[in-house]
Amino acid sequence: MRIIIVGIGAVGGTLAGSLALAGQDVAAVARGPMLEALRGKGLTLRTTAGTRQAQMPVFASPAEAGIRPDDTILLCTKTQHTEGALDQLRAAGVEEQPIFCFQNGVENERLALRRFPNIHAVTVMLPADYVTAGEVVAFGAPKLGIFDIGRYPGGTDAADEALIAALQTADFRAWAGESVMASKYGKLLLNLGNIADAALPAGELRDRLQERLVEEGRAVLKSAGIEAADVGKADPRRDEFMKIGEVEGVDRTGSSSTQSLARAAGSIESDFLNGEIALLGRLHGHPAPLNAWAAALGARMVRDGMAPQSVPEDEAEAALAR
Ligand SMILES: NC(=O)C1=CN([C@@H]2O[C@H](COP(=O)(O)OP(=O)(O)OC[C@H]3O[C@@H](n4cnc5c(N)ncnc54)[C@H](OP(=O)(O)O)[C@@H]3O)[C@@H](O)[C@H]2O)C=CC1
Ligand SMILES: CC(C)(CO)C(=O)C(=O)O
Repeated sequence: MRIIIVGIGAVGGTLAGSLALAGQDVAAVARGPMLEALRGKGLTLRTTAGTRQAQMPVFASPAEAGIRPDDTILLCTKTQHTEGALDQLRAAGVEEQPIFCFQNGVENERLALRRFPNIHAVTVMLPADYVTAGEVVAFGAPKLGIFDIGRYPGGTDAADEALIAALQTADFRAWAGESVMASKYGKLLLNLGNIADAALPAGELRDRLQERLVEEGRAVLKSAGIEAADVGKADPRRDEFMKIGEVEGVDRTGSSSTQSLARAAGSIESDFLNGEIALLGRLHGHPAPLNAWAAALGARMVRDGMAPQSVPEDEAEAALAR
């Protein structure tokens, strides 16, 4: 099995680096400054245990990698880039090969299943930063990441087991589950707070905004009849396998949405996180004004080139008071 990782950023970079260092057959598909840096000196993986340098074949597209029947594909882009990546996979000749969505939100699997038959969902608990080209910083310890994995929309199969075995040769722990989407909806609830982290400095207001976004999200999922498993701090697997640690000389940038602003990446995932709740609310007659505001705020922060944590407090207070 060759593992092709599409999108080498915080999550894709941590997976590619650790799997390559464990001796797995890995190919990386990257773009922009990350592609140039990887071609120059490989990938620097910084963790709580120290810094390691990983080498792997690096490609500018799946077509350049040359798709093979034994390929397993890990999709590690932000959701707003998923369609572009899927189109590239189709153009490269992917058909029946398993595609695993190592992504937040719940839209990626639907986008992928429109184009390909063999789609797998992954709940990603992997706190990592990508700010500097050629380098990723992973804060999880003792494992860098833990994952729930299953076939989409449900069930498990041999491809799940094969990938789990490969992940467990590296710095990861993963479990196959019959209803992985319940776990992904639980993770979606946690990610509703990404925008609070992106918009406001740490403090009482940020915590209150985060809590209210999650509370509204939970009520909308209930109205829509959608089950969400608790994958937050109460999940005992977190304590045992993956707590957030310190990486020497690095201050954590924040959530993946904060990183998009810090890197001036030009887009943000909020429409697929808070926007998912706004969408479900509208579909099921359960208004979600705070998440709708949050999705629009993410888009505005990108459009106006706003720095992380620069939203005026009175604007957040006004949204909370509505
Ligand atoms: N960071 C984290 O701690 C966590 C992130 N997640 C989730 O994981 C997913 C990935 O997030 P994250 O790793 O943070 O994202 P990043 O932005 O760090 O990395 C994604 C990388 O994919 C690149 N990319 C996009 N489209 C393509 C393409 N067609 N071909 C090649 N490369 C491409 C991006 O390039 P460019 O920069 O040019 O856009 C970027 O370098 C998201 O759904 C996120 O919500 C889940 C848990 C934790
Ligand atoms: C849970 C969290 C915040 C971990 O970094 C995450 O999933 C993200 O950054 O998108």
